[in-house]
Amino acid sequence: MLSSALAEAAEAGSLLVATDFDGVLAPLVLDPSTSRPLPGTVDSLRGLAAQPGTYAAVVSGRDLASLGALTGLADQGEVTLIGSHGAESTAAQGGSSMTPEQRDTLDRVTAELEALMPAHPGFWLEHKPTAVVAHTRRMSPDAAPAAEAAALEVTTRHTDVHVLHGKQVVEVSVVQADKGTALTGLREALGADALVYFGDDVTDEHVFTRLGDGDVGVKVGDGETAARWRVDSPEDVAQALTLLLERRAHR
Ligand SMILES: O=P(O)(O)OC[C@H]1O[C@H](O[C@H]2O[C@H](CO)[C@@H](O)[C@H](O)[C@H]2O)[C@H](O)[C@@H](O)[C@@H]1O
Repeated sequence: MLSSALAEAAEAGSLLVATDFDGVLAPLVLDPSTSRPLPGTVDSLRGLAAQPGTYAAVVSGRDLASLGALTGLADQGEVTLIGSHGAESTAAQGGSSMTPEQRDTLDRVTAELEALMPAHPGFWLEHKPTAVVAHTRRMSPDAAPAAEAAALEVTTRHTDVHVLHGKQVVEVSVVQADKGTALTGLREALGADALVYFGDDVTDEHVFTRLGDGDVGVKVGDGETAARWRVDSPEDVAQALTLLLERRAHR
């Protein structure tokens, strides 16, 4: 049972609790700028980070500025924020940077994706420091696959890009990063004995596949996964974080 696994993880000498943002802390919505974490979730992460030998992190595809603003965790040091799928982190020196060639590639991919918009009503682009994201959630279910296919076709014309095909998004980055590498690096830097991670999308599988015995990986919602445990919704994540905090505070 998940509650038993969380109770066991709460007894670890040092513990890192990390969560994805969209679809995990915050329910999925049409407009990413209106996403908000469920009540209590951010407080639970802050509460966990305040416990001795305990660390908390939010690991997201969002760029760091957006993640900080949406979680309200921009100007604090307790909860580590990892953005752009690992390319940006509050735990790292400096921000994400691009070579002139990468800047040029991002501009060209963006222009090619923009050119698709008139033919695909509802298709829109989100711009990040080192990536562009093609969104299809506002399109009708019948029309979205053709737009995603067209976006993916654009990416085949560029050899120097990294493509992530997530939930109704095609994300094209000019910087190589994945959540598993970023979170494993943070875990090693902190020396955490156990890692608890909640994620809902294909990009979170990079984390789930790197978990070991004593770690707890929780997939949120449907879909194939390497995670050992599964819950239905962000509301279940909120409950699990509350439970984890209670257990950790009273161990
Ligand atoms: O790693 P995450 O925190 O899950 O971020 C992944 C992407 O999340 C956002 O897109 C997703 O959420 C949107 C708002 O609920 C939704 O409209 C979209 O369909 C989802 O794919 C975000 O906009 C992307 O930049 C992130 O990469």
